[in-house]
Amino acid sequence: MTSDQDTAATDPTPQETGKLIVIEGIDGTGKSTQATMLAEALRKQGHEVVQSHEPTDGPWGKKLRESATTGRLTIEQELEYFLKDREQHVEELILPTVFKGGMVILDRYYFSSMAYQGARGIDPQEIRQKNEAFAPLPHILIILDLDVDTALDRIGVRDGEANEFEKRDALQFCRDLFLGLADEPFAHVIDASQEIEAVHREVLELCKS
Ligand SMILES: Nc1ncnc2c1ncn2[C@@H]1O[C@H](COP(=O)(O)OP(=O)(O)O)[C@@H](O)[C@H]1O
Ligand SMILES: Cc1cn([C@H]2C[C@H](O)[C@@H](COP(=O)(O)OP(=O)(O)O)O2)c(=O)[nH]c1=O
Repeated sequence: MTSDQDTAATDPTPQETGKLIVIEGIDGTGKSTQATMLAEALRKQGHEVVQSHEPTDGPWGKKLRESATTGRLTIEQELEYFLKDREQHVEELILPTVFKGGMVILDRYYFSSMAYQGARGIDPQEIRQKNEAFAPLPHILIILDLDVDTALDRIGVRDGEANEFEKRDALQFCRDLFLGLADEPFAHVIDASQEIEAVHREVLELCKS
């Protein structure tokens, strides 16, 4: 084999890669709403789009959702379950879709672990390192920003009704953590207090190829 053929054999033809788009923000900022609207708009542009969320509907995600009402796990267990849920998500859905040129839109990703498990006392940078050992950086991170009171009003939560994940002071920590990511080259902060359509226009402007 000549060196060129050797090179060709070891250097695969550059794949047409897709995009990993992540939407983050505290509960009630409009992540699910915007993810669905973005998926529809990108499909109309002819893209193959996979919309997903974390915690997933897989076995680890199920255990986590159950714990939100049946009684919170220890912080160590909770982080471990989110990591296992995400490992499965990355391996089975995220990487395969992006590698074949698809667009993945995630409603939450490991930045939520930094925020919510960070709010329970684990160092967010330690959480980030554990995740980035296997989870790819997003091409685009959209941070929907909204004050905690407005966010809780939207999800119809009044004092005392918040589930384990939605305690007010923890949400303030989460909001601040998300805003602390604003300087990442892939991050964009959007004012989520705007009308739904106005937020969608900003989101789509960032994501359309
Ligand atoms: N820009 C907005 N203005 C007012 N209400 C909104 C806006 N975006 C979403 N909502 C409403 O707020 C609630 C939470 O929206 P959702 O997309 O489920 O948020 P999240 O997924 O971030 O928790 C829903 O009732 C939704 O219709
Ligand atoms: C992805 C993720 C979510 N969470 C929390 C944030 C939410 O309050 C909770 C459930 O996620 P959420 O997006 O609210 O799911 P659903 O819309 O079905 O209620 O999980 C973490 O604590 N760590 C994480 O890594």
